[in-house]
This record gives sequence, C-alpha cells and structure tokens, in this order.
Amino acid sequence: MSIKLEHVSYVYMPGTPYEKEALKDVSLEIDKGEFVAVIGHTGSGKSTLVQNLNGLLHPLKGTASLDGTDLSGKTQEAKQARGRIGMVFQYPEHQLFAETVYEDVAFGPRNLGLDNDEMDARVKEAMKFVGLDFETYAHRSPFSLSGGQMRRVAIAGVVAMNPDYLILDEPSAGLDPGSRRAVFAEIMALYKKRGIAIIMVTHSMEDAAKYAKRLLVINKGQIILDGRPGEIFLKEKNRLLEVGMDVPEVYKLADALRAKGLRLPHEITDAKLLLAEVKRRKGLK
Ligand SMILES: Nc1ncnc2c1ncn2[C@@H]1O[C@H](COP(=O)(O)OP(=O)(O)OP(=O)(O)O)[C@@H](O)[C@H]1O
Repeated sequence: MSIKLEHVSYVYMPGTPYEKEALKDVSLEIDKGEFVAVIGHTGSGKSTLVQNLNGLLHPLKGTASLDGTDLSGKTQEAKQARGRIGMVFQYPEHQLFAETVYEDVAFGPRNLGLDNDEMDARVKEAMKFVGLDFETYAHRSPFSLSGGQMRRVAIAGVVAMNPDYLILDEPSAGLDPGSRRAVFAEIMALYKKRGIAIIMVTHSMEDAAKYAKRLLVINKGQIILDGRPGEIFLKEKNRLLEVGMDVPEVYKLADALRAKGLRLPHEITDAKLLLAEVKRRKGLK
C-alpha cells in the first residue's frame, strides 16, 4: 500500500499575474507503515505537497495516487481512497465547529455513512485514544477546552475515520511543552499501535530527528533530500546550510564529540541520551 506522486507540479492562480509554481516535478512514494517528516523554509511548498498527497489539491501536471487510484478522480473509488488519508491541519482547533466534543469527533464517521452504533463506538474509541475521558468531555463545548485538549479533539475526529495515513501539518505549533509531549505521545501510539502511517510537516528539526524514520527536505518546491534523518543530519549538513537550514543542536554536539575522537552512532535524537552515553563511556556517573 502506498501513496505515489509522479512528476507532480502544482501552480497557484495559473494564468494570472500572481501565478506561483509551488511544486516542481515532484516524484515520491510513501508506504503504509512509514513515519515521514517534511521540513523546509516558510513558503517552500510543504503544505502544498501534503495537500497533493491527500487529494485536497489536484496536480496541474503529473499524478497523485493511492494504490493506483488517482486521488483527483471523481469516482466512488477515488473518494474512498481520499477517505483513507486523514489530515489534521495547522491549528486544527480553529476548525472545530460543533456544539459538543461528541458532535465534532462524530462529524467524519457520520459523513462516511456509518450507522449510529458504529459511529458511537468510533467516537468513544477515538476519544479514549487521545486521552479524553468520554463522560467528562463528550458533552462539553470544544471551545471551553485548553489549546492542547482542542487539538486532541481535532485529532480524535480524524482517528475516528480509521485512516491508513495521517497527515499532520505542524502538530505541535503553539503548544506548551507538556501539551507538545502529550500530542507526540498520541501520534507515536497511532503509528506504533495502530500502524497508521504518519506524514508530519514541521519546522522543528529536533522533532523530525526524534520521531521520524524518513525525512523529506523541500526547497523552492522541490525535494532536495530524502532519507533517514540521522543520515541527512550527519552527511548532508553542508547541503542544508546551503539552503539556509541547519541541523539539530544534538547533532552539533555529537559532531564536536566526534571531532574529539568519540565514535557515536548515526541516529542521535536526544541530547540527554547522548550525554549519558558519553558519561557511560568515560566511566562517569
Ligand atoms: N492559496 C494560495 N495562493 C497563491 N499562492 C499560494 C497559496 N498558497 C500558497 N501559495 C504560495 O505557494 C508557495 C508554497 O506555499 P506553501 O504554503 O505550500 O509553503 P509552506 O512551506 O507550507 O509554508 P509555511 O511554512 O509558511 O506554511 C509559497 O510561495 C506561497 O506563497
């Protein structure tokens, strides 16, 4: 099972003086079971890329497909394929609209045409999954919740649709450190326990290094690097600097330690773990 982009170009406002080519001949395949982070500067094309991946935007040239079904099609099959790719937008709490948390989470499953019992079961399960107690929250207004809780409601709404792929645009933007950790714990559980592929747009190199297994670096509408985060941060530092990006602090620290002769693994995602490893090797406590 995979989402495939073949030679995709996307242009905003074609044929007008404001024409902007946001994606240029992008080819890419993402398998079920992957955890992909997409990083790049503001305006590099990240949002345009992920919206082409879930069929919300349709390529001007090239094709976007899921298991061979064209995501821009009008057939029932295309609609079903789009339904298998969930998307949580940036600041999803801005898109909550229903009077109760229950109704918000139920919106997607209801649109899928599920019967009431099935819908009810999906809502309960999704709320449980994101750590929102059903009895406490189901009948509350989403607007009476904290930012982190509202984001959980939005994620639950997509989880309730049982997607195979979940695209998250800046899932931790604007959250305090505690809520960030909670949201990432949920995302990791979706990935590990439910086997949902994750495609995450982020401005945070640290988050990309820590969570993703594959990193796509996008610059001016093109994917310039595609590989394991550790490999990219270790081997492509100069290419990143060339396009005005940097590597996570922990990689700089590791580099400095390597320069002193320490042999360290490629995948380094956490400064605390790195320092603990250094101490261990030096026989320190
Ligand atoms: N609706 C639109 N109309 C016209 N141009 C657009 C539109 N949306 C995006 N663009 C332009 O397309 C390019 C890519 O935008 P996109 O939103 O995909 O970038 P991004 O990497 O997601 O940026 P950010 O990090 O700021 O969210 C930018 O130059 C942007 O100005």
